[in-house]
Amino acid sequence: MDAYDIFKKLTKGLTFKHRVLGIKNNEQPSKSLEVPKKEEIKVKTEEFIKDESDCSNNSDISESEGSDSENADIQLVDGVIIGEKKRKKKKKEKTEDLQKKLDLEEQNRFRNEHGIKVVGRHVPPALKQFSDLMPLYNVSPSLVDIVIQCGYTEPTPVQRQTLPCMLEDRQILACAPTGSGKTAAFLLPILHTLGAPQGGPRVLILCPTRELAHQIYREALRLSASTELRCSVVRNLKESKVKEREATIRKSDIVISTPNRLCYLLNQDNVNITLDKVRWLIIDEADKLFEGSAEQASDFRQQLDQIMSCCGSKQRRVAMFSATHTPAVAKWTRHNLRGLINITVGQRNAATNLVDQELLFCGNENGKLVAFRQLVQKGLKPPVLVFVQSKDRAKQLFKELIYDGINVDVIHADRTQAQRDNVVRSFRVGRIWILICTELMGRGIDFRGVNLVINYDFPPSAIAYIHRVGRAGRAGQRGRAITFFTQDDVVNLRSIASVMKQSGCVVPEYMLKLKQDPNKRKKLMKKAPRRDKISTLLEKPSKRKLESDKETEQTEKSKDAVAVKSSEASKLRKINNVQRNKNKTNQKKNINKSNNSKKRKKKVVADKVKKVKK
Ligand SMILES: Nc1ncnc2c1ncn2[C@@H]1O[C@H](COP(=O)(O)OP(=O)(O)OP(=O)(O)O)[C@@H](O)[C@H]1O
Repeated sequence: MDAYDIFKKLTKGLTFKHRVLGIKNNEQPSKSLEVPKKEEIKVKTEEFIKDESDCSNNSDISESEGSDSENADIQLVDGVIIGEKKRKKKKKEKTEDLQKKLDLEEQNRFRNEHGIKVVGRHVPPALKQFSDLMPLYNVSPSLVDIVIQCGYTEPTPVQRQTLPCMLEDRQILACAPTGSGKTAAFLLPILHTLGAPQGGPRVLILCPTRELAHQIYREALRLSASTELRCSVVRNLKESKVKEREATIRKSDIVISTPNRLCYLLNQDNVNITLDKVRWLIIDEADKLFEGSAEQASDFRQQLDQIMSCCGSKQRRVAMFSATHTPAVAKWTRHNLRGLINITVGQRNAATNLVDQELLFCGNENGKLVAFRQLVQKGLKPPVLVFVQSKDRAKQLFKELIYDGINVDVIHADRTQAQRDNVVRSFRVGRIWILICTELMGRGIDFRGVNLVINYDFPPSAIAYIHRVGRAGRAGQRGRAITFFTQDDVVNLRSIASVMKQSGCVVPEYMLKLKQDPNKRKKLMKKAPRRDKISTLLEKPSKRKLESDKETEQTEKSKDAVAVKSSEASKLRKINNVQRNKNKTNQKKNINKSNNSKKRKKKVVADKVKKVKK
């Protein structure tokens, strides 16, 4: 059988259309197959094979041009066209690709509109509405309702991107301005993921302070109101309470803690807490936990290592959040989190643009107090937060202002837990108008409607500044921040002026050109500068001081008495000595006198004896 016979057999019953065998479009296709001559068929078969291979190699080009692909069509007698299926599939793929590209462009445009930047593979599209969570991620309507009831009408930028990522089980490092709703951004996806309560922690949330842990707890309670999920904070760990805490944690679905407290609890011999069900480990204010000297940071890393090793589940995911970004966190996430997505909202390490920021030169410490009193006289709109660099200075400023009749209170690490809770509560409800605080309150704390932040003491770094001023201007509301500075603060002035400029505030040009001494700045980061005591009052002595003064007075008196006595004694001693010396000289004189008289007597006797002899 030669090629002609094979061709005949293969094409039996087929009708060739268009130009497959050299028939042009405008030519009438033959109704019945006219068998061409042997040589003609050989050449035309080769052409057909060539056409087909061309078609498969350049599918995109042939499809877009149209006519070439049509060359590959072979219509069976009953109307089925061989190759059309493939072409349709390719066309579908092509339109899908095009749609994907358009979608991607649209997503990027949407992200740009909201200042969202993402880095990572296959990043899910940003969320447009909270209600989209139901069809896209099967989030329960009751959870979405709660969100709306909280007054969250539309997602904030960080929520738009974080929610889809976490709902698709992706590990993230999210950096978004202060007060932009990061708490809800991680709570909502975990509440959805947890579903029904099971007991045994499945979500761990770590944050740097106890106050912040309580705040997250309150927000978690609010958002989980429609669920049966249990949430707890690792509280004060008195020895007597350890077992109680253990039991609470075992029953909880969500556990919130500072890393210290959690590790302390995990290291107790008589405590048995298993974290192997943990699905999500959330680290809030991540850069704060990684901050500080090498030892401090490594302390946290060791704790983190311990906690992560206890969370043995293969499905465990990590999500980190902060308003500021540091290389230490970025490095750690790069090395430890697979498939990471970096989400940044707005400019990195910039203060929120909702706060109008000012710098005020006060000359010296006294100048600061004068400036503060002038601000009060002009009229402050409470609530106001005042930051100082240490608890001692917080106490000093409180003492000053309390006599001015201002509705003021103070919070620092020396106050008891109950006092701290009480102060926070009073400030939240408006019983306290001005709250003096230390760096303790600098991060994460959300006091709604803080109108003014006063940096009474200059912040130790630009990062601390960003977080402090971020206590105002939250959840879309505007605020104001005033930063006092003296000659001693010039070291850090440029970096803070730059942050202010970046967020659109006016700063004098010379400040941006100041020379910076990196050694001095490092020193300041480690230790706050020495400042004169905050005081213009003649100190009103306290009862305790009065008592101690009395005591010292008495001891002084007795000392005086002793001193008097001793001086009298010394006088007496002196008199005695003088007397004794006098006596001695008298005695000597007397002795001399008697000796002389004896001598004289002897001479008289000798003279008499001489006379008698004569
Ligand atoms: N979608 C939303 N719409 C309106 N308000 C919101 C929304 N999400 C959160 N909030 C509110 O915004 C405020 C700030 O939220 P949150 O404390 O989570 O900010 P944050 O980004 O964690 O700030 P920080 O960096 O200072 O810790 C809260 O009072 C919260 O109730």
